Amino acid sequence: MRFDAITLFPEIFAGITGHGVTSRALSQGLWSFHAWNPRDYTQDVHRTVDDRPYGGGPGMVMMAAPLEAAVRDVQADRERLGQPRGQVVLLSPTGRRFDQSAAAQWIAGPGKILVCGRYEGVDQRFVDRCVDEEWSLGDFVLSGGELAALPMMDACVRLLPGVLNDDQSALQDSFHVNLDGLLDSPHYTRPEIYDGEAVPEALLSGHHARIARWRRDQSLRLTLARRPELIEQARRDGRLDKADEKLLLGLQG
Ligand SMILES: CC(C)(C)c1cccc(C(=O)NCC2(NC(=O)c3cccc4nocc34)CCCCC2)c1
Repeated sequence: MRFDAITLFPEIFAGITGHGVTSRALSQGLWSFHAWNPRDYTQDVHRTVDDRPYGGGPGMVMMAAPLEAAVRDVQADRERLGQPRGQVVLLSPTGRRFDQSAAAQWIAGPGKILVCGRYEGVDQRFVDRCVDEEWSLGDFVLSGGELAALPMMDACVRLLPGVLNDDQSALQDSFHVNLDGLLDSPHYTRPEIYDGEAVPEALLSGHHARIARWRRDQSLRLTLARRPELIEQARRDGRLDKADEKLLLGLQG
C-alpha cells in the first residue's frame, strides 16, 4: 500500500513513519510513504503557497497551482513506477466520516493521495479539478489536514497483513471479532494490588470461560453506558448471543 501526502509540514508524518509498528512496517516494505510539499511547486522567489481570500474575510487560502502541480507530480511518479493511480483525497471537515470500515476499504485499493489543507482551506478550483473524495476525522476544529491524515493512515497500516503480530492484533481483531464492534473491557496488569486496589477476582481465576464471560459482560455494560448505538448495531448485525441479551435485559430493565 502506498500513501502520498501533499503537505506544507512533511515532518508531521514522522509521527507514524518514525515510531512504532507503522515505522517498522515501513522499513519492512509492507507499505510506502512519500510527502510532497506544495512549496516545492511554486514559481516565485518567495515560494508563495497561500493568498488572501476573494470576497474578504480573515486568514489565507491555499492557492490551486502549487497543489495541482504537486498532485500531478505524484500521479506521474506512480505512473513511472507502473503503480495504479490511486484516488486524490482531501482531508476536510465537510468530508465523509472516517471509521474502521473506511480503513478496510482504503487498504483494498492502491493507496490514497492525501491532500492536507492549512490556513482557512484550499482554492475550490483545485478541489473541482483534482480531488476525487473528501474524508473527515470528526466534528472539531483542527489546524491542518495532516492531523486527520495521521490517524487514518495508522488505522489502515495496522490492517495490512504482517504489520501486527498475534499479540498486537488482539486489539485489532477484538474490534471486529471478540468484541465485534463493542468497547473493550477494562485492562489490568501487575501488581495484583495497586495502592490497596485489587484486580477483579474473575481475571485471577484461571477459568477461561469465566474470564471470557466477565470480559464480555464488562464490554456490554461499558458499551451500553457510553455508546448505546454500538449495541443497536451489534443487535442488527446479529452479533449478540442469548447470554448477551439476557445481561442487557437485566441492565436495561
Ligand atoms: C464544524 C467543524 C467540523 C467544527 C468545522 C467547521 C469549519 C472549519 C473547521 C476546521 O477545522 N477548519 C480547519 C481545517 N480543518 C480540517 O482540515 C479538518 C477539521 C476536522 C476534521 C477533519 N478531517 O479532515 C480534515 C479535518 C484545517 C485547516 C484547513 C481548513 C480545514 C471545522
